[in-house]
Amino acid sequence: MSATIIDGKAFAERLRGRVAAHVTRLKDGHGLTPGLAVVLVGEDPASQVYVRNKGKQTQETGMASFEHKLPADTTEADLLALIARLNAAPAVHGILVQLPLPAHLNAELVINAIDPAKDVDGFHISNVGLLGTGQKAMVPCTPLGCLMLLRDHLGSLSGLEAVVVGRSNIVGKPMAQLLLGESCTVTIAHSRTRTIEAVCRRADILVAAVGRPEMITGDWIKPGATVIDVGINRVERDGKMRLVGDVDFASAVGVAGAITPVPGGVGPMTIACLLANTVTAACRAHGLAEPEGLTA
Ligand SMILES: Nc1nc(=O)c2c([nH]1)NC[C@@H]1CN(c3ccc(C(=O)N[C@@H](CCC(=O)O)C(=O)O)cc3)C=[N+]21
Repeated sequence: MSATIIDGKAFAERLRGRVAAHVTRLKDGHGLTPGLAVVLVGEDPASQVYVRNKGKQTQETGMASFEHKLPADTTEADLLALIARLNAAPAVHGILVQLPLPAHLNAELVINAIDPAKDVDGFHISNVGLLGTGQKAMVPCTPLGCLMLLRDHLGSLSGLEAVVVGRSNIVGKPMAQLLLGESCTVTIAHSRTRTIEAVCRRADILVAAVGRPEMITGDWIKPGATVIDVGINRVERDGKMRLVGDVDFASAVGVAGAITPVPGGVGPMTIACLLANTVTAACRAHGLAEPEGLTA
C-alpha cells in the first residue's frame, strides 16, 4: 500500500487564492493595501531565490512588496535603523528579515527590534510567548503551514501522538506548541534523543525538521502515520543537484498513511502562510475583522 501524497503546492495555491480575495475586499472596502517588507542582508544565492519568490507572490496576491537588499557588511546600527523606519511606515504591515544573517549581526537583537504586530515570521519573543501561552500571536509560517495540511488531512488532531524531530526556534518548538494547542500528545526528539527510531515509531503524526537529508527512513515510521517533511536539502545525485527532505521518501511512502513530498509539500505552504500572516497583520493594525482560515 502506498501513502496518500499531501499536495502542499496545490493547497498553497488555494490559500493564496483566499489571500488574494481578501486583499481585494480590503482594497475595495477600506482602501487598504497590505504591504510586506522583506529585508535581505548579503548575497546568499538560495536566499535571493526565496526573496524573489516572496516578492513575486506578494504582488500576485495584490499586496505591496518592498524589498530591501543590503550589502553583506551592513552594520547592526544601519540594519536597526532600517527596521525602525519600517516599524514606523504605515504602508508596511509585515516585516521579514531573511535568515540566516551574516555572522557579525546579532539575529536575536535584530528580530526583537521588529514591531511584534508586524512580525509576520512570528519570531519576536512577544509572539513566541503569546503562542506558548495560547494567546493570539503571529504564528511562524512553516509550522502554520504544516498545521493547515494536518488539519485538512486528518480533521481533528485531538489525542493523537505527535513527534516533532528537531528543536529549532523557527520550526520545531513552535510546531510542538501548535500541536499541543490541538490536544496532541507531543514529543520533541532531537540529536541527543536515545532510541530516536523507537520514539518516532510511536507517532501518529511525525514532523521532520532536522535539516539532515533523508535521515528518517521507512522503518522509523508507524504504519499509517501522517508524515510532514519540513526538510529542504540540496544534495548532489548522479551529478545533478536535487532537493530532498529530511525523510527518505522512497522507503517512507510504503509505510506512511500520508506524506508531504519535497519539493511541493511544506515549502510552498511557508510562503503562502507568510502572505496570509501579512493580511492578518494588516487587518489587526486597522481593527478590521480577520479573514477566516488564514490563522491558526
Ligand atoms: N526570516 C525567514 N523566514 C523564512 O520563512 C525563511 C527564512 N528566513 N530563510 C530561509 C527559509 C527557507 N524558506 C523557504 C520557503 C519556501 C520554500 C519553497 O517554496 N520551496 C519549494 C522549492 C523551491 C526550490 O525549488 O528551491 C518546495 O519545497 O516545493 C523553501 C524554503 C523560508 N525561509
